[in-house]
Amino acid sequence: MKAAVIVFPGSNCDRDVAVALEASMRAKPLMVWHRDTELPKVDLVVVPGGFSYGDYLRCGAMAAHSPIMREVKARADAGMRVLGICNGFQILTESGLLPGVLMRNKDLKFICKDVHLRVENDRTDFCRYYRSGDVVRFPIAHAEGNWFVEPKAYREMEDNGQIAFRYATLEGKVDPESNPNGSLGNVAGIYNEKFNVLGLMPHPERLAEDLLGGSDGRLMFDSLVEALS
Ligand SMILES: NC(=O)CC[C@H](N)C(=O)O
Repeated sequence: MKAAVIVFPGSNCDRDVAVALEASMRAKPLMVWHRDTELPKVDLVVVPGGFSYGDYLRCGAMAAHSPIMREVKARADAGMRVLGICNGFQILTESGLLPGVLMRNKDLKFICKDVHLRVENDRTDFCRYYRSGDVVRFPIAHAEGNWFVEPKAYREMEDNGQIAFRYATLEGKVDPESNPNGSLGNVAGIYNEKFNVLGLMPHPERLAEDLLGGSDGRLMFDSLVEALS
């Protein structure tokens, strides 16, 4: 598998995700600057977390107009896999690659903590090493993770299996107390209709090896390597 990580001014998880990818791929991903207009031939693009353009206007709104995003969109439309983590998820919704919007957290505070997520669909290239219903622990660190989409679109997404992860208890119960940011249906991550684009607020790369305190995130990168090699 060949992978690229897009770097925007203000990205701060680009290196972390590159380390996690390298551990699974046994090769370094390419680091691609946001001003580049050509994307090398890769199987996966990661749009990493951080504070692109200082979160001015809205998180991800300015990065969505970076030159490289035109290429990312064109290649995603042709089936390339795209993974957007946190600010990356925000950039993908702002780019129209994923449905819905990410608004300010319900309590208007930046939240940084570990959360439990229930895996909702394991039949994808991103999650084949998880099982639907598994509960995993990933960290979150965001101010705008409150995902929303119109009710009709939400019902269609649920029917299609486009919900990837929901905030849940350790036992896998999806209840309001487990929801850190007010997102519709406790949604923490979603797929596009073709399942080649995943965006999620939690950070798999931050718990991707035991030295970091947990390795639940590693299976996402291993899944991708298995699917795309
Ligand atoms: N860790 C991140 O990527 C943070 C995303 C964005 N800056 C927010 O606060 O919501």
